[in-house]
Amino acid sequence: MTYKGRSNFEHGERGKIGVLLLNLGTPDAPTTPALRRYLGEFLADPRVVEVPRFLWRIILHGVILRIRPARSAKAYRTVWTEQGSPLLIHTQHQAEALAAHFQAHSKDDIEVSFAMRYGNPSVSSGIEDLLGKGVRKLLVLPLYPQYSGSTTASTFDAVANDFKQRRWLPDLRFVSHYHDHPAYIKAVAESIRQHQEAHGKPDKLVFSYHGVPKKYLLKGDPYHCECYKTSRLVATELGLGDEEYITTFQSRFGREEWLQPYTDKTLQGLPAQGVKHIQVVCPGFAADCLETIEEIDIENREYFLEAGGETFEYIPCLNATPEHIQALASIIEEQLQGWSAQTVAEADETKQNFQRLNSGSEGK
Ligand SMILES: C=CC1=C(C)c2cc3[nH]c(cc4nc(cc5[nH]c(cc1n2)c(C)c5CCC(=O)O)C(CCC(=O)O)=C4C)c(C)c3C=C
Ligand SMILES: [Fe+2]
Ligand SMILES: [Fe+2]
Repeated sequence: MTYKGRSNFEHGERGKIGVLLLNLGTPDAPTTPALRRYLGEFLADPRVVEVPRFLWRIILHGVILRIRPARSAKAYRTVWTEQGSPLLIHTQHQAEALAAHFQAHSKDDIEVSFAMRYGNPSVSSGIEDLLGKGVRKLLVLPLYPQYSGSTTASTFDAVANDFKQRRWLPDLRFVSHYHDHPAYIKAVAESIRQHQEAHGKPDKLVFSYHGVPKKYLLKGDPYHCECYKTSRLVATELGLGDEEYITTFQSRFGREEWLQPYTDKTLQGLPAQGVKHIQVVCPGFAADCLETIEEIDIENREYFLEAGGETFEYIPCLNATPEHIQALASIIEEQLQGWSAQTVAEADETKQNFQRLNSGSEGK
């Protein structure tokens, strides 16, 4: 076994701090072959689909990867932009904005990079990028405010798998969630407030989160609880009463029961209860993507209006807005406490030790 080292390592360089933003991933193109590759990697992850491997491989390759890629590619084409997938572009902008934020606050020892759990840029390329810039202390921030084994833990697996192949591991900190962090709650509340200043207040505010199978909750996954807590804290920040908002779960996959209430069924039922004007916000998504732009703003809009709803408004994700960048920077700075980049003296000592080896003075 040969472990990966840094070919461009210079003895004497100052070890830096790195922040790696990670999101779920997205296909390379909105085409059937690209979707087959992406879904093949994503849905083979045992953190995502907890079905006995042998059985799941047969279903995945025999059925799902023959049907779903074409259907998903069609959906992706409705959201694709000239620059590419919205999720990828927003994540890239978030990383750039955070890097600029740290520069502007004289924290130029902090390097920021981003990567995707599935697809490109890969987790390994993100780690490689940071280590190549001299990062010796690494903070990994999965962009999932609410912890779930299917997302957050899977991200950790990918980092750990990369580390298994490396010779020199950096110090590591991993953010497992920030669903109740005051900075994040304020940023979500502020985005809703700004929307309502322009469009008025709805009959009901709908907090829609990506679902997971109900059995994950029953086996101990805290995701469900963390979603409800986020909704409650944002509602409190906005001064909403219990009747003024609701929490729902979207994006079901497969036939088993997922977390309820389902977003689509709820939206179809609201007009009959006299709720004609809704605003939908998706605080579980750090960036707009297929699941928000297509599933919520297109599909679920239709469900609501067809069921007799009159006004449907989608409140965009926080994306790379200054409020979000400020919130992420606060979360990151809190996590980085006690860490500093190497001093020049520390770096010099490494250099001298290396020179000692090369000059052959050792042992004389
Ligand atoms: C925000 C948190 C997410 C959780 C929790 C999550 C769980 C989860 N997802 C699937 C299956 C699919 N998800 C898909 C897309 C997708 N999912 C998330 C986030 C969470 N998923 C995002 C941000 C996206 C969008 C990516 C993009 O490119 O825009 C898809 C692919 C699209 C499709 O074919 O419908 C699938 C499939 C499962 C099974 C699951 C929990 C077990
Ligand atoms: Fe998903
Ligand atoms: Fe979806």
